[in-house]
Amino acid sequence: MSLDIKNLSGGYGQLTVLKDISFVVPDGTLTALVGLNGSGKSTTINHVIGLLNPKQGSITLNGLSLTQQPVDYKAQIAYIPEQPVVYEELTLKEHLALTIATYHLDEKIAWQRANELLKTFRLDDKLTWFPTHFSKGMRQKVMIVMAFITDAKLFIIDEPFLGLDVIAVNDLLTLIDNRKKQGVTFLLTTHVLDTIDKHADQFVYLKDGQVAAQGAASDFVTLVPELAVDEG
Ligand SMILES: Nc1ncnc2c1ncn2[C@@H]1O[C@H](COP(=O)(O)OP(=O)(O)OP(=O)(O)O)[C@@H](O)[C@H]1O
Repeated sequence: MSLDIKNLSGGYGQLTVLKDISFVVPDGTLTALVGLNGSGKSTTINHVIGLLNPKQGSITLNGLSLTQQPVDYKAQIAYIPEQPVVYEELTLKEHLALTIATYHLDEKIAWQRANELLKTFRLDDKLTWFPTHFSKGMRQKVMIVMAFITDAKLFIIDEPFLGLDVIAVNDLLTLIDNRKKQGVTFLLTTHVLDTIDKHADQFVYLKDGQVAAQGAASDFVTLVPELAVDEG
């Protein structure tokens, strides 16, 4: 599904953070949203998931308008936030059951998928655990498992690699690459430039709430030399 952001201006209350941003995330591709701290990446994502209302402009997913068809639009999206959002009173198993119910997933298929994902992220013996017993990385993994048991057509992932160990980062990148091959679309924010090089199809570079550059991932270093510092 292709995500189309047109002339979006928005922010928080009276504060306008995003100024007239436009970009398209084409069907079955991965777009990396990059920019320095405070450039507006999370604010863009907050708009795309419908947490903030645009002051101007439109957001559509394969023609479905976020403002006019919010339920149908949101049903296509899985979102992995930068800060894991978990319910302290629910076990891991109950978190997964909640996702299965919310997305109206086929129980058998979803639990099969969940069991594979739980094994991958070494959470399969923790189904009865409550989030208070989880480390930050484990909470992040719970968010990943919840997202990847859905059949969402668009995945929005905010800073996916923060707090994950190297094995989990690799496992997540493999999951992303596999879903992308099945035609799933990804928008993710990242400070890890290696991800753009190896996994993105295109990039959008935000600067002070505006799109300063966008293009093919292979042109990133040429188009955004100021960010393309050697990561060593
Ligand atoms: N809840 C909020 N209320 C008011 N202003 C906010 C809020 N969240 C972010 N901002 C402001 O919006 C601007 C963009 O912030 P945003 O979080 O979108 O940046 P970012 O590119 O995601 O940064 P980072 O790389 O640090 O995560 C900043 O000036 C920030 O102070």
